[in-house]
Amino acid sequence: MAQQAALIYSLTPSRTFHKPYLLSSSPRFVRISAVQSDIKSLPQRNSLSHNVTQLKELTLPSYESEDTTTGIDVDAVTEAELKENGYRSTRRTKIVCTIGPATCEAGMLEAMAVAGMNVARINMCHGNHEWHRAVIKRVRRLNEEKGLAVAVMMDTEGSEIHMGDLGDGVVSEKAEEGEIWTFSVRACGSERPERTISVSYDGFAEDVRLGDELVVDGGMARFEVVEKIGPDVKCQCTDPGLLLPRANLTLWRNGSLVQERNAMLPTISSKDWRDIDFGIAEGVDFIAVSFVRSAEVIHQLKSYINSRYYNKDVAVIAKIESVDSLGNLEEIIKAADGAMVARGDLGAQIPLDKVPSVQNTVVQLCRQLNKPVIVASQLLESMIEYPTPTRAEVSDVSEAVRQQADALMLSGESAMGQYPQKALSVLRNVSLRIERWWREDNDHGTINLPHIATSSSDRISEEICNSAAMMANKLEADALFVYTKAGEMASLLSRCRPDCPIFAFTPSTSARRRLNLQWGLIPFCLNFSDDMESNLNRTFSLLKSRGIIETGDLIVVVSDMFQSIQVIKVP
Ligand SMILES: Nc1ncnc2c1ncn2[C@@H]1O[C@H](COP(=O)(O)OP(=O)(O)O)[C@@H](O)[C@H]1O
Ligand SMILES: C=C(OP(=O)(O)O)C(=O)O
Ligand SMILES: [K+]
Ligand SMILES: [Mg+2]
Repeated sequence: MAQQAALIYSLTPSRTFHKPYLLSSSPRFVRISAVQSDIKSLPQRNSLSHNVTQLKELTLPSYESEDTTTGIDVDAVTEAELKENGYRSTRRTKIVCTIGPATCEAGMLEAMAVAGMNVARINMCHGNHEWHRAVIKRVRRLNEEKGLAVAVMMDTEGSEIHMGDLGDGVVSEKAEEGEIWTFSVRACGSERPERTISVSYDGFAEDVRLGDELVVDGGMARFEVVEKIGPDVKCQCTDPGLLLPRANLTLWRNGSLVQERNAMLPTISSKDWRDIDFGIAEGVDFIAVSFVRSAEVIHQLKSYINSRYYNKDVAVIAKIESVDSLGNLEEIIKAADGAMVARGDLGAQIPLDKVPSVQNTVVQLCRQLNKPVIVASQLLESMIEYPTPTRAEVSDVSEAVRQQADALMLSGESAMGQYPQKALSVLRNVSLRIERWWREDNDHGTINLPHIATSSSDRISEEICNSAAMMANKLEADALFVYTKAGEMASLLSRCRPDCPIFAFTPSTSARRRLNLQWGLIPFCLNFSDDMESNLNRTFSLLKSRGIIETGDLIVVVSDMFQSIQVIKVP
């Protein structure tokens, strides 16, 4: 889709377009204490422009891996950002970048990580296992050598109906108004007859009816079905446009999306299952499932992972892009570990003007249910071709940041665009600017967070996190610290969207990478004990020695092990 837009643009060159420590470890009640007198006002340690200058340095020194039994793993990118700009100015909104030909080499991957990429996404619609394996290995090496925690997300192809390849070397074909094109379920091979396009779905010729509208890539070109001859469907072009290899196809009849036998196609195809086995074997952190229609498929995949790969830590993200998902949003999001508003295909399945409200609904629902949410597709589409975004694109990005989505995603902009780093820096700068504006604007109202815990212990954790976040805001704390094994308490704090950043300490490298997708979390790898006093002393001295925190910083602390809140001024 992105590639198509790029080519269309090139056809239209005129662009119109702190020391009390633990007071109680009793899990049944919570004592809160604040031993601190002079809450300092926060220095404005820096301005936004500083971020940019600092991030021009695109390569990192190689990293001496800390002995995590004694040390603390924090990457140079986070460290530099915290030191340079102060806690308040760290970016809260995370960034997912689709990796493609423009960004797959080791140097570019490093540059993207330095510029703020939190998650690298590989799309199984494109490339082969060899290509994807090489990318995953490069990201892993980067993490090991540079001490980074870039997570990898694998996105399934799903059973969408799409066009075939156009043949060797053919990057696009232009369909003109009035022309008759043949869409056929026969494989065309290398001798593809003129104006003939193969279709991925065998039932296509049976499902279509005369007069149906065939929409390519959500409206980049349109056809009307005029004749059916066995496997061939003759269509007349009504809206001219470019046809790109593997472009998505939807059928419309009397203004509604046609779902016939194609609705029976499995959400996870046999190819997807092979890709999923491949991804898990290669150690991906997230699997994003395309075209999810109901919670069932998510339950199925999660139980498959739990039974077959019980020792693997893989999170499942439900992509909201199918019209059928819209009636089952709550169950789908509850079943999954997170969601993606996949606006590309969503916009091909529902009227475009409905996409913004669905985005808002999914983002708010995810926040309520405590699941990370990614806003994806076409955020900076014009930057595939141009070095500057349109004002409308900047407004779209700022709206997603204002909604406090966990993450923003680049697709074609980073996969095959000409300015992947520039696009990433636009996402960074807009996020920083809007986040600051949001914090400074006291009138953001209160969002009602419903109780989500089912056990009494979870309920206590939830209340502790809600209270800790509120205290941190009222006390204007410099940071929240959370000691968490699987990450749950960190998520609960992130859900409150506090004013200060959340330092999440976890002994698990995979939990650290997974937390990298969540709003406001700065994940550190640290082996900690059940002795909170010693954990805190160690953390303070390690972070102080690296210049990340200073004596006098006000910290609100919670942990998985002890249901308490501590307010501490760094000694
Ligand atoms: N692994 C890859 N190999 C080649 N091209 C890719 C790859 N991943 C993405 N791309 C290119 O980047 C574009 C945008 O990526 P994405 O939005 O993930 O896919 P799609 O456009 O199929 O939904 C794709 O259309 C494709 O041209
Ligand atoms: C993110 C999306 O999915 P894909 O890029 O895989 O089509 C989308 O459709 O917006
Ligand atoms: K996909
Ligand atoms: Mg999609």
